[in-house]
Amino acid sequence: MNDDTDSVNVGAEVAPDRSRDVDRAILDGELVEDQPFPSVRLPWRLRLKRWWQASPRVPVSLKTHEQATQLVKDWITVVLRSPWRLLRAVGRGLVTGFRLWRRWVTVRDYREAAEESQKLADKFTEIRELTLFRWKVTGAVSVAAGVLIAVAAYVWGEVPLWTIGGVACVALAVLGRRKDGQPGRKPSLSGSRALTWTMDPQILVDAFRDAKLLGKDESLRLVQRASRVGDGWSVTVDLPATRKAADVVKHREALASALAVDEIQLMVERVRGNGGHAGRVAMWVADEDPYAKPPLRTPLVNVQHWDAWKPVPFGRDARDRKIDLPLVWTSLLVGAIPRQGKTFATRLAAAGLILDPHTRLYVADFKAGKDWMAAEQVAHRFLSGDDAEHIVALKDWLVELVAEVQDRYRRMRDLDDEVCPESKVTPAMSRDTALNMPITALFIDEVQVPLEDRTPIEVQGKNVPAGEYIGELLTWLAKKAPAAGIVLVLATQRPDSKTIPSGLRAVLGSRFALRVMDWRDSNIVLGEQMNTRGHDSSRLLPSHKGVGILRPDGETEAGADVLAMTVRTYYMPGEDWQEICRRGRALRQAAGTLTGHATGEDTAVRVDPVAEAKAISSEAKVMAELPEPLAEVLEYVNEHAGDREFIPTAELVDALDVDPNAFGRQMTELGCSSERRRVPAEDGELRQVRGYVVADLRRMAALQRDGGDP
Ligand SMILES: Nc1ncnc2c1ncn2[C@@H]1O[C@H](COP(=O)(O)OP(=O)(O)OP(=O)(O)O)[C@@H](O)[C@H]1O
Repeated sequence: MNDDTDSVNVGAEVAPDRSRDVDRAILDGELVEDQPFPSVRLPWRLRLKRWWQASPRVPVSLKTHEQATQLVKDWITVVLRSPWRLLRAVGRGLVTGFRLWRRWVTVRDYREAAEESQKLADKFTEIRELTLFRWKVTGAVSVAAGVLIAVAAYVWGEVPLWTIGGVACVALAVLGRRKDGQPGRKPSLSGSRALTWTMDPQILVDAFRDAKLLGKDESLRLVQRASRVGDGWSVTVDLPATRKAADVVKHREALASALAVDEIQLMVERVRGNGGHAGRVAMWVADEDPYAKPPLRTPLVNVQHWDAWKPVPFGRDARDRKIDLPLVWTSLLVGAIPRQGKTFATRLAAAGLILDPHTRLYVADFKAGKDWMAAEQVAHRFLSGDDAEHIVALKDWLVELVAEVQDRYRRMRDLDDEVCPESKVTPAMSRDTALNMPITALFIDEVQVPLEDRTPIEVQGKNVPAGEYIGELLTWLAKKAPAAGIVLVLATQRPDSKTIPSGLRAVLGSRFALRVMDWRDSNIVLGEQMNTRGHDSSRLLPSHKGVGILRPDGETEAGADVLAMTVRTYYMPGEDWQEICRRGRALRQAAGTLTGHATGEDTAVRVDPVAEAKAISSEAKVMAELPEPLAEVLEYVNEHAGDREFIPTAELVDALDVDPNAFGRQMTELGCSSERRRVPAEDGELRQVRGYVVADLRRMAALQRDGGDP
């Protein structure tokens, strides 16, 4: 075969030659090896570029333009700072040299040894003589050196003076250099430590050591030098082999203290996926409080139409990255103490859905203020108030929605695979008016009001508190409805475990916690143990209105691997909100999708008793019949116990946020007694703790349900 086929340049003028060569080869009757892909020799520049990017020998800082620019800048800084650094090193060298000489001239080591062996008095004369002798040596050397220098200066002029001065400076600078791991004596008033690490990576290493994230002999490896990103500095480091990036994230505050910045200015993330590993940390330090800037308006004011299937613009993180919130196929819980921006955040989520005319909206405002009034013109169902009639109305909506979800699943079963490939609403299905399965969003502001309501209502011949029943319906919906295209968005001022049942919290996919009172409340919104993973919204400042921690259910701009992030929500004042609602109404009118309350029709839901009876799943019914705290315990066990046989009492008390003594007493009254067992603790050691055997809890629950005495 012709040699040319081995290496062919990619190019229009070369290709025809090659085909002719191959044809000739076949006509000659030679054996042609079938090559699936001809080997194409790339231009040398491209090959060099690929090698450069892939080679582990080329430093990362020379691989990208930004990093290389940063490297040049760093070197210029080093050169400019070098006279000052030399001066300081010489100064340190002088002090160190002087101390060494004093130690020698006063015969300090001999004196200390004599002191230790309590023979100072015996050796005193000897030491004194030695001291005198050393003083004499010092004097003689000084005089000799002075004379030598003077003679040399007399004979050769200034040159020897400069040479001796230079050599002495270098010697002193070497003596006074900062050694790795020994940053030297730090003056107690050295000014701000903030950002000096960007110049000198040793300071970063010291900060990690001060924060107890590195041992004395350990060091960091710089993966990416400090470079400017947005209004701050970014750096990526590798920890030593035994250290975990997750621990750095957890101890962010200690690191912020060591770097002398507010923890709100420090972002620490694990670098995951292909470019990262469990010990790689990306840090970003803002120059100033990134949330103290003027609020940003939501970009939704500038759009005429939004697709509900696209994540809704929600806010920006500290690095000014856009954070969008996916809403379809999930649900959202927003929690905060009053006046932190809860309603504003919830309205942001609503705005995206309002601007999609194929979305149906249920809005229940138990704050009974003006905040949601503009949504009346687009909502299919709307209520504003906190009286018993409003709570009953909400219950009826929920029953209606449960029936709707059941109906949607039934209809989806009958649809062919092309229209509905799995039991989930698709974008095309949600927009098909004939199918009547639009994305339906239920917004409840101040959801604690209906959930705490104790008014008895009759459900299947039994009187149950309205709040409990609403809680069960919401739990059912949060579990089953997202796939059927129903989105729940709940906002609460009281994110405690008594108000929002743990079963409901567990099934709400996305969480957004603005400032709360303490870490327990933050964990209730964001999920268990989130404070130990570095996410605690009680640490946010009161002045940070609209800033919260988002734990999204799905991918955001910050990456799919990011568990939670601090977000500053966009600001959408009343006039923007009203404008968006007006636009939403116009869009619906044009699309012919304006329904229910927005068209002025009487929307009091007439609940079909049969639908209501079917509405609650058997699980919810079972839970309702169990007395507290057993119902909550069982719910927790079902969700978190996994295959464990034993649950420590401390874990239950913590998760349910109950008083340990009262809890133990109530459980005993219900026939559940705790016992001691040895279980592995966090450090892997076995510890004896009190707790409950999961099988016993289940048996007791079954007995309670059957009405049997324990
Ligand atoms: N993203 C934001 N940027 C700046 N300020 C904001 C932002 N979000 C909300 N605020 C400010 O915070 C104030 C309180 O917001 P909001 O009414 O949403 O609080 P809330 O938590 O719902 O209060 P309450 O619990 O009393 O209903 C608003 O008046 C607004 O000025």
